[in-house]
Amino acid sequence: MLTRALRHPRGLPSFSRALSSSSSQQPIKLVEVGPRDGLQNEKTPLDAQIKVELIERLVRSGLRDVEAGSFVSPKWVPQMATTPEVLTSPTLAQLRRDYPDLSLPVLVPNARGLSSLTTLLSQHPSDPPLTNEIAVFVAASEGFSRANLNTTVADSLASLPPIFDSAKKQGLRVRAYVSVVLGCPFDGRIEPEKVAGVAKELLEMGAYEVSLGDTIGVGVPAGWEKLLNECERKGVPVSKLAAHCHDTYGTAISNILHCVSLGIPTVDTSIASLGGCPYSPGATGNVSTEDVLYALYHSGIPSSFFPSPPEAGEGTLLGWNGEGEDKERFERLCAVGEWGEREREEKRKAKEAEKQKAKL
Ligand SMILES: CC(C)(COP(=O)([O-])OP(=O)([O-])OC[C@H]1O[C@@H](n2cnc3c(N)ncnc32)[C@H](O)[C@@H]1OP(=O)([O-])[O-])[C@@H](O)C(=O)NCCC(=O)NCCSC(=O)C[C@@](C)(O)CC(=O)[O-]
Repeated sequence: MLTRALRHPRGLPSFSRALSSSSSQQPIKLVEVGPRDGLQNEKTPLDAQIKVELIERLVRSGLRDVEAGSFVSPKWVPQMATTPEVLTSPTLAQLRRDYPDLSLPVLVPNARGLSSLTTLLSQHPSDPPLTNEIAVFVAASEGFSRANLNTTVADSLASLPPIFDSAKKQGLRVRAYVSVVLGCPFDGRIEPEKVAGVAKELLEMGAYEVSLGDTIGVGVPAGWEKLLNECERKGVPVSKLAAHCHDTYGTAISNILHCVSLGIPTVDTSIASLGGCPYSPGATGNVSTEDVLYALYHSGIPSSFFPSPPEAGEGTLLGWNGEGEDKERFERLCAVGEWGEREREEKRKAKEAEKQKAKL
């Protein structure tokens, strides 16, 4: 696989480059999707206050790109119905003031979603604004498009230009997702040409980045490489792509390291591996933020969380080699995941107790 990467005729960056020169490499940007992609899948929707606390803990632990929610139909995804409450909370206002480089993107599936966000922004004018970024999402397969957005891929793409225009006028950056890029629970194998074509359209509409979602976690490094090669061939630069990996078969970390070696500058992760997809039967959690950071750090690859990792193989995150500041930061982040797990468990138990009481 490595030799194929090195030999690639279009000249994708080599595996050895990413792993050998941490000082010359741009830090990999991490996009934390736990509070959105993670919590949209909770059986018991969490209160806005817990989501706000999760976001606060993530940001204060050092993450700067944290998806805060979705303006989707509450009939389809009730777990995201509190997004306006989350965005307008005083805690998030304080975070935006404390961290001017903070980005809190929200998902917008259609014009109705953007219009709800626009209304919220006008009702709560602030500097910095409630959010500076939206994310739109399209599928690479008809089956998933129907299940997730109740429309075809073509119609879903055709609905987006006015959303891009309106977002631009409001000063909102637009990120785009393409789902099921390596396999669909309904349609099976997905041709890389199809994914590359959808990604190209999204970039041409004005997306600053396209996140490729292995929604059901079936990808392996060779599949990702084929997909990225096809993107380059179609004029979609790898430098404009992000990797969004689920970990159904335990291949997410190797996929991410390989994508990074091939020049992908952004990786989506989810604290404590929260997540899945409500319209993707069989999908397990997203790749965990903690695991990705561990792997990047110990491979000597700089990230937005650890801009100056040690040489590959020389890490100290687990403390066998000293008590560095990096270790403390990593432990603080892991503690956020543990806290989140406890909160969710307590919430589940409380709901269960309520149900039992109602039965008596
Ligand atoms: C797009 C729709 C709404 C179409 O759903 P629809 O049923 O075709 O839409 P509709 O226009 O017929 O409206 C249905 C109802 O929803 C309302 N509605 C309609 N739009 C909105 C809105 N924006 N906000 C609030 N309400 C809305 C609308 O007003 C109506 O309410 P009613 O009149 O029946 O009372 C629906 O399919 C939907 O919400 N889908 C979102 C599903 C979703 O959020 N999936 C998870 C996110 S994607 C993901 O996780 C993958 C990703 C990004 O992480 C990457 C990866 O791993 O692949």
